[in-house]
Amino acid sequence: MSSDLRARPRLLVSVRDADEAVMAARAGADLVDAKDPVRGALGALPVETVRAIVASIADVAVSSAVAGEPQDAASLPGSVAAMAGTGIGYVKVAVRADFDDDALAAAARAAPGRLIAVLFAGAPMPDDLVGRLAGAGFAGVMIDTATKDGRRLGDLLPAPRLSAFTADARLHGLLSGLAGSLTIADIAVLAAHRPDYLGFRGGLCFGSDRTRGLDAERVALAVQTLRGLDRRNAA
Ligand SMILES: O=C[C@H](O)COP(=O)(O)O
Repeated sequence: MSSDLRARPRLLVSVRDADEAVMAARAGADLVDAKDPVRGALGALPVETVRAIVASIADVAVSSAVAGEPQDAASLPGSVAAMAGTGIGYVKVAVRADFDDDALAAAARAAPGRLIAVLFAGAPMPDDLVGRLAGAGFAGVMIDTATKDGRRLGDLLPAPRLSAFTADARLHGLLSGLAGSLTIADIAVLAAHRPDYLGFRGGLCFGSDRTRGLDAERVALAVQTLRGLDRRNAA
């Protein structure tokens, strides 16, 4: 999976169990992301559930699992290692700007070449943070919203900030992702910022409620919408 300058964004779909994982992969999700939606923005699932998800989609889709929101740098590597040990593809973990470089590097060593930092829109994001993540050995960086209160990513960060973020990730050789209460209507707008991934949960669930089940029809529509960008780009 590499960052292709011409490629459209890929679809990341967050799932809570193996059944949803199979459904999302069959519907065409590019990356199946294991996450507990009732435990906040970046709630970790039990490792047994993540192992079941890995087994259910082996060789069918790229996978990731969230390792939670460690509040202190000392607990960062342990949280990452627990998820890395499940056999999942990528590990996503919330990173705060005040975590020091040693802690970031220790976390990256716990999931070599597989660690994605999640930054929250609205939290401090110093200009050197993406470069520090690259230097520490992270594989990618995403922005998500911390509070799932109906505000979408674009309500919290203006378009130039999103473009600057994905450009910075490309410059440093990191995969990039944008997420945060996105709807299918956000796809074309956010694709213009050239992220590698657009991440969804709530917008693809019944009633747009991230704690309810994933709606296969909505996942298929998101897949179709993203694939439609290929046709538009080719025209
Ligand atoms: O990583 C993507 C997230 O699961 C997005 O969740 P959300 O669409 O409910 O904000």
